[in-house]
Amino acid sequence: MSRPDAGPPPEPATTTNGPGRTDRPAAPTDEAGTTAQSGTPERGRLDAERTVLRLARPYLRRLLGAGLLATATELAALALMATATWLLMSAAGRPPLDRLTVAIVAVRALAIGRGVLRYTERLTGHDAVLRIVTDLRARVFATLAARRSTAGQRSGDALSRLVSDVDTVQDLLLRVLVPGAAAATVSVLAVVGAALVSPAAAVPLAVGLLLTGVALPLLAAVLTRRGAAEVAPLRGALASDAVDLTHGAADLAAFGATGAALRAATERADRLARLERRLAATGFAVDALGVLIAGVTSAAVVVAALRADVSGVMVGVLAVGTLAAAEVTSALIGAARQWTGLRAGLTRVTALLTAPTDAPSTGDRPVTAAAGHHVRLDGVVVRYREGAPPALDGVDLDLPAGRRVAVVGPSGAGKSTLAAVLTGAVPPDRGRVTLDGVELSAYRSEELPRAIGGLLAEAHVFHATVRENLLLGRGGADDAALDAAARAAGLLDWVRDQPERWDTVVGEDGGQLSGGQRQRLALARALLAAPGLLVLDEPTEGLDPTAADDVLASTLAAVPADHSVLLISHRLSGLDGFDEVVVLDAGQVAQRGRHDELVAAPGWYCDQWLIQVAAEQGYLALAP
Ligand SMILES: Nc1ncnc2c1ncn2[C@@H]1O[C@H](COP(=O)(O)OP(=O)(O)OP(=O)(O)O)[C@@H](O)[C@H]1O
Repeated sequence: MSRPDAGPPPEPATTTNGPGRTDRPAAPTDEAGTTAQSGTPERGRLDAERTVLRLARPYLRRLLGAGLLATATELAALALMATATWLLMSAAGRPPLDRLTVAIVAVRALAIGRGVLRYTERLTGHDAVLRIVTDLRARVFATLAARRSTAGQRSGDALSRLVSDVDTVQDLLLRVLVPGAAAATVSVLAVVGAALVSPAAAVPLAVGLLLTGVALPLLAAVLTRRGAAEVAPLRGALASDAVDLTHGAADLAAFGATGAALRAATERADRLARLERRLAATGFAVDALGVLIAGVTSAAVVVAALRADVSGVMVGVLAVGTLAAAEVTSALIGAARQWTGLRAGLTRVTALLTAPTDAPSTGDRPVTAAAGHHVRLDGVVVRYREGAPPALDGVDLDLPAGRRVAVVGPSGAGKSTLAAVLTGAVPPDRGRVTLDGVELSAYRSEELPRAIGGLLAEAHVFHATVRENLLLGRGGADDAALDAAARAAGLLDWVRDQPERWDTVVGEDGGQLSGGQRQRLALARALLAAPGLLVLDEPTEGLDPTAADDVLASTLAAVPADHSVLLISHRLSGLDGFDEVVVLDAGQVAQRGRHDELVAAPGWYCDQWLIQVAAEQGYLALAP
């Protein structure tokens, strides 16, 4: 792809969308994103953290290093405050300078050391976490790719798992676990340090640090969780509003519904803003409580130290040290908030990695280069949802090399599902799909499109040139091959009329093409791929009857004799040359035979044929 804004088409030679887009494998999630699989929300959350730590195990030493550096940074900050206080208060008594030299040097060393430590901690932490995240992203990608059926159905969802959900792991490690562990260690050391000066002063300090480091973070987590439960659905609804208002702007305007849709979206946005303001206010209140507790703790420490006859200078050190330690633990309030906010993404990404995969094709058997393949379906049953009627119900089909079969039937009969089963995009719930006698799942999934592929429902056209879109079918095809495929699909004349010919950019989702041209482009791409079994799901959709007949005839003529074809069609003309026509109804084979036999027999095919002939004769009579 030469143009920077052109999205690079993916590798496989065929598109795998359409009914392959099932939502079967996804576990139901609640608002917080907790999977039903995980049991209770609490267990699900801890499961997620455990999974993250398991994934981080190879990088544990680096993470530990980052944790130690973070602890050292916080300790340096605390020691700096304490030493500086000691220095100032001691200097007030005008002692000989040599008594202060060590403290002066220590203050300088701690000030510089704190900065250096912070920098090294950030470097080490990010290095460890970015390695973990890279690893994780590759795993999530591999899992999503293995589940072709899910990936197709929820592309936005898949993208969000790959990008933002994986980022939650980064945030959990960098912004929650590492600083949390450092704050906890520093708190314990601060209490131990205070106890060495005055055990009595260490008691209020421990209580204050427990309040700021445990109680307040818990309170912040509960409040954030409650808020998130209200905010998350509203944000989701607003995102949908934004998509509907932009993508559906023309339709809303056409039906005079723009005002109502805008009002509904504005009302939701206002509610969200009110909720977020309330959340921010409670957040500030918790933070303010933290500051108040730090002040009260410091005062209590001073009183306890004075009662224990601690020297004035050390009382000052304890007071300022308490404030510094409380500031460190108060950081846990933010970490707790962040942790709560990350929960949904964490649970989603770990559920994805731990749930059993329904990968339809996971084998390592290579697909042979031979052109002719024998594909069979035996008693195939597909059910998209538990309790719903099956989309395919015991379908048998025999497709030896060179055989041409057409599948017809009313809308919703299961035709596209059949195509998806053949290409391996949807695995059957029962029955077998075999390629040369071996189950499809035994083959390398990336090689399957060589044997079975084609034009599936709603084929995607990339924002790229005509050539680039076609080369997705067969990388490295020369202009002669492009010519032949485009001619068979009826696209060649249009390409030749364009000033930039093969280098014409077709726009996002083929937006600069007509519906018919888009379909022809997708068909030419499927022809160029030339799989052993060419599956064509409504290849002439969007074309007028005459053009549809011409394109179908030239397409079939372009398919080598030893390649088989499975054509899915609403139109019945042009099927007389097929070896078999299968009529599907409610997922079952209602009729099968050659076109002539089916036209002569009472049933859906005969009725439909008569209706279409009458309709098209009328169209042809009216056509100029
Ligand atoms: N991804 C999916 N999730 C859930 N149900 C689905 C999915 N795809 C198809 N179905 C259901 O399966 C049944 C068969 O659908 P399919 O798309 O295979 O029919 P079709 O014969 O190709 O229809 P059409 O001619 O209208 O394209 C329908 O009842 C449909 O609602």
